Amino acid sequence: MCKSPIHDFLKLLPKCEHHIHLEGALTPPVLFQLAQRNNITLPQDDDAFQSSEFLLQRYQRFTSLDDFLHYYYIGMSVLIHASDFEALAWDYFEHASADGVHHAEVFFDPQAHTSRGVDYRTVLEGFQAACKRATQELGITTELITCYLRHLPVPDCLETFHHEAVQESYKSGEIRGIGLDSSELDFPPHLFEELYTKAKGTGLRLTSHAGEEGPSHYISSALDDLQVERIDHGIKLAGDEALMKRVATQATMLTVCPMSNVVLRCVKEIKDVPIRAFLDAGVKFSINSDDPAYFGGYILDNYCAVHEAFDLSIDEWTTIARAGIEGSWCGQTRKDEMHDAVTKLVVEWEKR
Ligand SMILES: Nc1ncnc2[nH]cnc12
Ligand SMILES: [Zn+2]
Repeated sequence: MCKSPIHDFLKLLPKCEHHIHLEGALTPPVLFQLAQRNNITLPQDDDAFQSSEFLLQRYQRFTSLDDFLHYYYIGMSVLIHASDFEALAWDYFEHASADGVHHAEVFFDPQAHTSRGVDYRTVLEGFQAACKRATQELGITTELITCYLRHLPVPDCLETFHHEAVQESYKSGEIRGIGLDSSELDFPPHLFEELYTKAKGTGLRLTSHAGEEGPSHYISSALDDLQVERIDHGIKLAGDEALMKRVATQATMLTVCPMSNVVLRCVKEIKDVPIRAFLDAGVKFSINSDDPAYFGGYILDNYCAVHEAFDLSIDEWTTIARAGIEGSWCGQTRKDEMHDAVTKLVVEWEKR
């Protein structure tokens, strides 16, 4: 937890979270509980699955994105019933609410469930129930984003996209947009051009993971070939001055995940996440948790880690919060409400 006096301000600051994989909110205790309840056998040949404590310790030794993904896909194999998906998402929303999240745009991976024989509708029903409760009981507005798994063949992604229930959820507006996640280096964005063209034609909003482990030209490929309006992670942008200028000029928002970047060894420490470079270049970004149960922190932990590393001013934090509001895929009325809440907090903070 953050020790700085600004902690109270950061907690109260109205936040938008744009980069959280709901499957990444599965904590080891819940994982073991659901494995038992749903009769799922976890790997016997990996000592990490002996207990919650062992698993948590293993999470602290991830060596790369792929090393993490191995555990992430095994973990989600315990999710079977709509009630499992609902409980998982609700656990996340409770943390988000405690951390001052006002609006959350949450990812999930349909192919990771349908490939195990779990119906898309079951997954959606559970997540939607939690979203509805989050709005009614916590005042958090939400949007759902289906992510496609880039390590799977493109035809598999297209088949999922065209699946009747998936199409229904796109056309009804139950799903706001699509993303692209999973193993990055061997699967450049341009491979998914057809998928993104079709998604755009369906009226979906578009984002993609790019420049997490992959080089900066994956970011330009996501912008040019996939026509995305946001980039998830995007930290490799900092090594490319010209592209950084372009991203700043066209106001593409990056959804940065500092603790994730350290745990997955994309950077050595939080200080190496290019927060200062982005602020100086006028690049818009939000700060997010990515997979909080795996990376040791929810959104406020990420805000605090950034503050400790960069000692940002109230003005800079306000700029970050407002960029997150503007980069959200909610309506203008909701954006105005959140901007007003930021203004009110800053006025009260200055009077204290
Ligand atoms: N950080 C990440 N990068 C790519 N795919 C993911 N799926 C879940 N977390 C991810
Ligand atoms: Zn991610």
